[in-house]
Amino acid sequence: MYVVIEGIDTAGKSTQLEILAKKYNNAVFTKEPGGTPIGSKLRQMVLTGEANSKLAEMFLFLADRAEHMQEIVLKNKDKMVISDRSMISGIAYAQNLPLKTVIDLNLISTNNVLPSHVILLKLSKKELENRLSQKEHDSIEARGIDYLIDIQNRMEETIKELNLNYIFIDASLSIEKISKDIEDFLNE
Ligand SMILES: Nc1ncnc2c1ncn2[C@@H]1O[C@H](COP(=O)(O)OP(=O)(O)OP(=O)(O)O)[C@@H](O)[C@H]1O
Ligand SMILES: Cc1cn([C@H]2C[C@H](O)[C@@H](COP(=O)(O)O)O2)c(=O)[nH]c1=O
Repeated sequence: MYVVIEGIDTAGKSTQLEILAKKYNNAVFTKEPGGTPIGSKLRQMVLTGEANSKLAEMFLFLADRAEHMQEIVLKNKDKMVISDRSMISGIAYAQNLPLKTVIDLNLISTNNVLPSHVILLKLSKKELENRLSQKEHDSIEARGIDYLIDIQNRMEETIKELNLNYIFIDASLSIEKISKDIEDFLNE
């Protein structure tokens, strides 16, 4: 089982992953970007805004994804792998290229492997504003509310376009209710 938890910045992914880690103690917990040693270096480069070119930034994420797929997802294919973000973020955040082109590039980076379960936590604009106002912003969060809402729409479009097995959850529900909905989805 290859489970991914998706959502724009502050949607509540880490909060739910912490709960999942207590329930599924045999699962492998990982993340993109930064789930491998090379990935940690790539994460640092992208989030501090080292790349001036949007294309260069996207290729750094794709390099991270290729390494992550080979070293974490495929090496643990007999286990439950639960990842904070995935190719869905990769496709949605690479807004400057047509969806179809970015899907093809991402499929190359994952060797055509798709997640078996996708959980998308969806924020309203108001709740996103509220949550972002309470934290310091990295170079991507600094692009603003409208940018992130566009990305969230692109995440939905990507999940549907790829015909994935998914659940969309209102991220402003209580932490407990979200966690119950996730557990029910994983047990279906
Ligand atoms: N269901 C919820 N209701 C209210 N607040 C929440 C909920 N879930 C998470 N939060 C709060 O929202 C903030 C962001 O949560 P979290 O760090 O889990 O998001 P994230 O998706 O992992 O963010 P990022 O992608 O930026 O790392 C935290 O302050 C967290 O306590
Ligand atoms: C995988 C991936 C991520 N991003 C963006 C999304 C976030 O702004 C950061 C990652 O930070 P987090 O603390 O892990 O949420 O990177 C992206 O632009 N493209 C991608 O492929």
